[in-house]
Amino acid sequence: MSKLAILTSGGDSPGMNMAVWAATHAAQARGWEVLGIRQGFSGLLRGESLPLSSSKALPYARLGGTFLGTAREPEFAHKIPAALHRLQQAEVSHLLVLGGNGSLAGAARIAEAGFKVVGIPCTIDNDVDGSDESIGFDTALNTALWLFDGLRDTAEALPRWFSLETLGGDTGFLAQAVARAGGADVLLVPERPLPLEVLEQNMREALGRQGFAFLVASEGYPELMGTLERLEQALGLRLRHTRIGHAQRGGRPSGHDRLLARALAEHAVEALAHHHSGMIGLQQGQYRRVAFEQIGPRKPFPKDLL
Ligand SMILES: Nc1ncnc2c1ncn2[C@@H]1O[C@H](COP(=O)(O)OP(=O)(O)O)[C@@H](O)[C@H]1O
Ligand SMILES: O=P(O)(O)OC[C@H]1O[C@](O)(COP(=O)(O)O)[C@@H](O)[C@@H]1O
Repeated sequence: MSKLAILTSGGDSPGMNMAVWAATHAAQARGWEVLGIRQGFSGLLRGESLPLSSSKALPYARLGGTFLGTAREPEFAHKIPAALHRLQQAEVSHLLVLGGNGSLAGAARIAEAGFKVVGIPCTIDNDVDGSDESIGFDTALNTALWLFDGLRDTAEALPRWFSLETLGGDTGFLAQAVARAGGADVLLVPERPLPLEVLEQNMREALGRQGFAFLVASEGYPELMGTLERLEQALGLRLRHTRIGHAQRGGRPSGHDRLLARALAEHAVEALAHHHSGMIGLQQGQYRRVAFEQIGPRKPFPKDLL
């Protein structure tokens, strides 16, 4: 009998629970047994698991975070034989890994050893090469937009300049989406640092045009706080800075993320049923299986900033 093990790894993202439920549901429909592994690769190495059923997983599907727990296990690349041993011990035939670039690299190492593994992109950063979207990105975008709109209400009433800092690690995909969807005037992303004079000029233009100015920055922008301080001095205007922090990684998954999670999970189970390994990604509206070897460390940042 087939036995599917599911684990969530790296930074959690809203929609992971939905994907766990959808995969469990799809696997059970095939008559498979399902095992949830606690705390990502760390739990796999310790052999910590629980039997899963569709009815057990469903109550979590609407919640953020991951009820299986997640972990960062820095030395995992050197522990693949131990992971394989645990999978064999638990009589697992297929593995589903939910996570970002790092977790998918871990999944690839297990697949290289001959085990059937499928990964699906789960990260609010949306930086996974081979997929236009990752689970959690839309929810994190909406969380930031809720704050952005609130700041804009007060900026229009009492003009000044504001900055909003998003998560995103050393990538700017999330900040860019927030800036574009919110209508920000300036965007700071780690991939494309801007000279201070350019920032100042853009801010002055916005202030002249509408009386207030909005800057969105990704947390990984080099020397972000120093840059904002220098900009404040150059403009001679007080800055109000808002940092969303890890709240942006939680919260109920949006409808979009739930649908994405469900579709990716169902395609993942389908791929495993056909004894394939690789990542299921969304490419131009199509769900595709991408070989692990074809996935780069991170997808390229778009040419245009705003
Ligand atoms: N090159 C790699 N080879 C094997 N495992 C890896 C590799 N990179 C990361 N991992 C595993 O995946 C885990 C999660 O990766 P991380 O980059 O922290 O998060 P994410 O999956 O969200 O990008 C790491 O803690 C590690 O256990
Ligand atoms: O939880 P930590 O270790 O503080 O990590 C924070 C990072 O995790 C993220 O939320 C998601 O990153 P990953 O998907 O690569 O794990 C980043 O946006 C953020 O910089």
